[in-house]
Amino acid sequence: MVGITVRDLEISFPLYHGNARSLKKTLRNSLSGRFTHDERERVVVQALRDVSFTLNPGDRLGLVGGNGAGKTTLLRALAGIYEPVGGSVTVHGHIGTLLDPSLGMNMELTGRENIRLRGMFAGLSPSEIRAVEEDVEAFAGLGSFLDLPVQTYSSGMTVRLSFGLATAIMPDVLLMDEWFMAGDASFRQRARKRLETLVSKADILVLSSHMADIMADWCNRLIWLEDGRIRMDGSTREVLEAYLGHPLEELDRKETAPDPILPQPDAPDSLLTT
Ligand SMILES: Nc1ncnc2c1ncn2[C@@H]1O[C@H](COP(=O)(O)OP(=O)(O)OP(=O)(O)O)[C@@H](O)[C@H]1O
Repeated sequence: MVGITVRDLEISFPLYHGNARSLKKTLRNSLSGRFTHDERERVVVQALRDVSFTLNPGDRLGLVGGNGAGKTTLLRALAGIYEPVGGSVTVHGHIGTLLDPSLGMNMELTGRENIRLRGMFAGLSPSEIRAVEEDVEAFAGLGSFLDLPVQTYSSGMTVRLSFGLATAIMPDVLLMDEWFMAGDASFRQRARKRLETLVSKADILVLSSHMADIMADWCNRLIWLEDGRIRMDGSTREVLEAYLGHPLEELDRKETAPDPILPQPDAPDSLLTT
């Protein structure tokens, strides 16, 4: 059965710095206690520590927290990109990621070749691969660029291809970073429609976002990360209200709600930055 189990997860990064002695001194005074050193005397930052949770089919988990809280690191650990230093991550099911546009993309191959390759990796039949190819071609709208190497694409073109591809093959577990909802206005509209279908069909969603109304719309559970630890784990409303420090009434008034994609001028700072 599809599911995710994370137990006592710890992820650390060694910091390489020209003046390690003064860095250590500064970091020793750090209040967050996230900096320590390893057996080779290197300063390491604990991006995640003591993180445990379980996800079952139907769970739509949102990750909230200020800059550097550990959201992206957790998504990457779930995707298998980062190896735990301690604890474990167990994922059952086919994972789809919307984390980094060039992730899993061979820049020397053409867009079309990348689509076919991804289809083969996903174990699709030739006719299914053809269907994915047509779908992505229509969605990405890259014209003749689809037959040129990806390294010749602009960053926006890479996002279109990568987004189209990642959303064409239905995953059991969808891992998504919010910036995938960025882009120009017409792309955003089409992307959001496509995402909504994918989100509704995936068994499990894990989404990192600073946008409160996206969380309220799409998630049924939130984890609030602070300094690499879970500060709160609960229902979307409960956690969001604690995180924002005010009730969610304004999010209930959908018809007057501002465009969720764009940062709003009166939102708290922590919701505006990524
Ligand atoms: N490759 C890396 N090397 C060293 N430190 C890293 C690396 N990646 C992340 N970190 C550190 O790990 C911590 C968690 O970072 P992470 O990117 O997961 O935070 P985040 O919650 O996604 O932040 P943001 O909202 O700003 O994107 C931070 O202190 C960051 O500096």
